[in-house]
Amino acid sequence: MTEPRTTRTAPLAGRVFVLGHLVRLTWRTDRTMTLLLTALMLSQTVAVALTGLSQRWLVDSVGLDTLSGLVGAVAAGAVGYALTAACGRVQANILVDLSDRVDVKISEEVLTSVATIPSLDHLETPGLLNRLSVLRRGTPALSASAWRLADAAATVTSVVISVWLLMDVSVLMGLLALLTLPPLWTGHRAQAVLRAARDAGAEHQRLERGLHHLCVDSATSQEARITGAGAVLDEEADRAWTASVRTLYRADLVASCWRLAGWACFTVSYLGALALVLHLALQGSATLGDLMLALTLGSRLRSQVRITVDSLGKVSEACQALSHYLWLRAYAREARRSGASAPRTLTGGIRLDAVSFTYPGAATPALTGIDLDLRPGTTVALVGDNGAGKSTLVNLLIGMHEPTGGTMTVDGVPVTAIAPESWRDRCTGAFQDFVAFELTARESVAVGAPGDTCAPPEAVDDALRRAGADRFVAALPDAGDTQLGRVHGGVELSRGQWQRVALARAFVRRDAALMVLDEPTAALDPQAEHDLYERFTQETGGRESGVTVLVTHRFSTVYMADHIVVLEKGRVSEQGTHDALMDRRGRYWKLFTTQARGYTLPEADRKEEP
Ligand SMILES: Nc1ncnc2c1ncn2[C@@H]1O[C@H](COP(=O)(O)OP(=O)(O)OP(=O)(O)O)[C@@H](O)[C@H]1O
Repeated sequence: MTEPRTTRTAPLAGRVFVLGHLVRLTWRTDRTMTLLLTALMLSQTVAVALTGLSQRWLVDSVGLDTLSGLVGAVAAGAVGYALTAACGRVQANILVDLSDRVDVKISEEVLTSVATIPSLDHLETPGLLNRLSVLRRGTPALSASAWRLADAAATVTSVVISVWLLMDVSVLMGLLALLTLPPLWTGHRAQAVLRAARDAGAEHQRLERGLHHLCVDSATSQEARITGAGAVLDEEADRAWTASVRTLYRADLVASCWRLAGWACFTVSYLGALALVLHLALQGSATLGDLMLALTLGSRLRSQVRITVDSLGKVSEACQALSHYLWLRAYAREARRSGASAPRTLTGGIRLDAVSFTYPGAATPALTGIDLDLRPGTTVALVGDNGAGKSTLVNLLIGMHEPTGGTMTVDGVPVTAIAPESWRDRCTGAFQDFVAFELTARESVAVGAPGDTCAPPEAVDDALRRAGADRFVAALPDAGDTQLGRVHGGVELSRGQWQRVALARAFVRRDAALMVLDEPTAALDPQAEHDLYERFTQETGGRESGVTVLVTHRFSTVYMADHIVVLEKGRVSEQGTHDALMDRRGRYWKLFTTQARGYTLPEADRKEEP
C-alpha cells in the first residue's frame, strides 16, 4: 500500500480536527477535572494581568502620592501573586493526572488503528514502524497538547500585557516587544532540528529495542545465551543505541546554538533598552519609577518568553506526534475497506488465477502465477523446500496479505470485494509459531470462536479431544479451569502440549470456510502427528463445506490429503492426488521417496533386528 497523502507536516485543518478530538477525549475522560483545569488556567491569566496592572497602579500612585492607590495596588499585586502560587501547583498536578488518563485512551486508539488495518504488510514496512515508534513515545505530549497550547496562549497574553505596560513608559519601550521575537524564532528552529533528529533516530532506537528484547525475552534468551549470540546481539544493540544517541546529541548541540543566539539577541537588546530609559531619566523625560518598571517588567518579560518558548517547544513535540497520528489514521482509513459478507458455507470453493505476491520492499516476488482450485470438503497439502512460498500462500488465503497480481475468488466473488474482517471470521488456523494464551485451559481454546465471541463448552470439549489435548487437560489440578502459564502463577505446559491447545483453538470452529494448518504439529513426534491427522481426516463432520489447507514437511501426513500442491521457488510445479503424483515420478515422488528412505533401515541393519 502506498503512503497516504498526509505526510510529515499535517495540514492545519487536520491539526485543528485532532485538537478538537483530543479536547473531546479529555472531556469524556473526566468532565469535573477538565472544567477545574480550565478555570485554573483562566485564573492564572487573570493573575498575570492583575500582577502587571498592580505594578502600573503602584507607579502611578507613587507619582500621585495617594495612600488608597498604594494600598489598592499592593492588594491587587498580592491577590495576583497568591493566585499564581496557589493555582500553579494544583494546575500542574491535575494536568499530569488528566494527561496520563487521556494518554491511555490515545494509546488504545493508536493500537486499534493498527489492529484494524486488514493486511499484515504494514507491520513489515519500516517507514510505518518508525512513525509508530515516534508516535508511541509522543503520546504523553499529544495527550497534553491542547493544554500546552492553552498554556502557551496564556503566557503570550501575559507578554502582551507586559509590553503594553512598558509602552506606557515610552512608546520606544514598546519596541521591547521585538525582543521576544529572536528567542521565539530560534526556539522554533531548535524544535525543528530536534523533531528531525527524533524521526531520524527512530530506526536505530527500534533496532536497539528489538535486539535487547531478544536478549531478555524468555522465549529467545535461552538460544541467545547457549549459542553465545547474546554478546553479539548486545554489541549490535549498543551500536544502534550509540548511533541514535549521537544523532540526538548532535541535534541537541545545534538546537542549543540556536537558542543561545536567540537569548544573546534578547540580552543585548534588553541592555540597550535599559540604557535608553536611563538616558531618558537623566534627561528628565523619564522618572525613577519608569526606570524601576522597565527593570522589573523587562526581567519578567525574559521569564515569560522563556516559559513561552518552553510551552511552544512542548506544543511542537506534540505536533510531531500529531502529524504521525494523523498519518496513521489516514493510513488505516485508506487501508480499511468495506465489502460484501463472506459466504457462510462454501459451495464453489476458493480459486486462485495467476496470483502473484511480492513483499513490500522485496526485489523479487515470493509467489508467481499461482493457479489453484480449492474445492469445499477437501484437504489440500502444500509441500516444498524451505522458502518455496508455502507460508506466504497460506497468508494470502487467510487475507493477511493481498495478492499483488492475479485474482483470488471465494465462491466466485473476488476476495477484494469481501470485507476483510468478514473473510477472516470465516477462517481459522494453527501455526508453527503458535501463541501460548496464558488463560485457563478452556478459555485458551474458547477464544478461537469468531469475532469477540467464545465457543460453547461442548465445542471446546470436542476441539480438545480432536487435538489430542483432552487427557492431559483433564489431569491438570483444576482440569479445564486450570490457569496456564508461569507468568500468572499457572501450570506450565510442555511445548507439544501448548501446541495441542493451539490446535484445539483452531478446531473449535468446525464450520470455518477455510482452516489453515501451517506446520501446527512441528512440536509433536511423527507418530502423534500421524495419529492426529488420521483422526482429523476420518472425522470430517462439519467440514463438508470448508477447505482445509495443510502445510507440513512430513510425508506420512501429506499422503492423507485429497489434493497435494508442490511449490518450487514461488511457483506450483505439480499438483494432484498422492497416487497421481507418485505415478508422475516428478518432484513429489522424489521428496516422498527420499523421506521414506530415511525411515527405512538398510537391509543389513534390518537383519540384526530381533
Ligand atoms: N516478511 C517477509 N518479507 C520479505 N520476504 C519474505 C518474508 N517472508 C518470507 N519472505 C520470502 O518469501 C519467500 C517464501 O517464504 P515462505 O516463508 O513463504 O516459505 P516457506 O515455503 O513457508 O518456507 P519454510 O518451509 O521454510 O517455512 C522466501 O524467499 C522468503 O525469503
